[in-house]
Amino acid sequence: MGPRAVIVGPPGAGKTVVGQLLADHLGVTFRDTDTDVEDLAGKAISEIFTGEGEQAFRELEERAVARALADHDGVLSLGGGAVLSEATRERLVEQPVVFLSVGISEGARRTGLSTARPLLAGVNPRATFKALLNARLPLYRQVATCELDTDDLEPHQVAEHAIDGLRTASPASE
Ligand SMILES: Nc1ncnc2c1ncn2[C@@H]1O[C@H](COP(=O)(O)OP(=O)(O)OP(=O)(O)O)[C@@H](O)[C@H]1O
Ligand SMILES: O=C(O)C1=C[C@@H](O)[C@@H](O)[C@H](O)C1
Ligand SMILES: [Mg+2]
Repeated sequence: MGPRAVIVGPPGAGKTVVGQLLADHLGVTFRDTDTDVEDLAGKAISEIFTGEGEQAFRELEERAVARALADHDGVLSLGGGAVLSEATRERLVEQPVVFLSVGISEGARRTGLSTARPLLAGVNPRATFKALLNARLPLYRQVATCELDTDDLEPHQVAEHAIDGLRTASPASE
């Protein structure tokens, strides 16, 4: 049996916060592959990016996602860029996948105060965020069975909508 729900979306969409709330609602455990990667590597994601680079991080992430999809039966949040891996996208076929979307302004606001996101640590985080959203939107949509715009919702409201979305979800496209 796979996860009850898999959550994808860009940084700041609320995958971690909403994933935990959704797990509480459903009475299941929560797991976040970003934490799994840090446990595997024995260091913070920002240190992996700085020390070994993004490609090394993506390889660790792909393994962590495969493992979590195989043995976690609660709510599973993936790292924001996990869908960049074709192997991961294939593993998500027939899984209940919730895509949490966030607009550029709100996403930049939510992530703006944190230095823990290496991909957004450059000189113009807003432009980086915009490019990231444009590049990844089709990939999030490819794997999602349900999409929720989180811009005007509090995290607990997003979790409630996710429960409805999971109930009425349509299968992801190939
Ligand atoms: N719907 C929301 N409304 C207001 N604030 C939110 C909402 N969702 C998340 N946040 C806030 O935005 C920040 C980022 O949320 P969170 O860490 O859950 O994002 P994430 O999708 O897991 O990001 P990452 O990909 O970097 O792990 C947190 O401070 C969180 O409290
Ligand atoms: O969007 C991304 O590529 C990332 C999001 C985070 O969840 C982490 O997985 C990491 O910071 C990379
Ligand atoms: Mg997170």
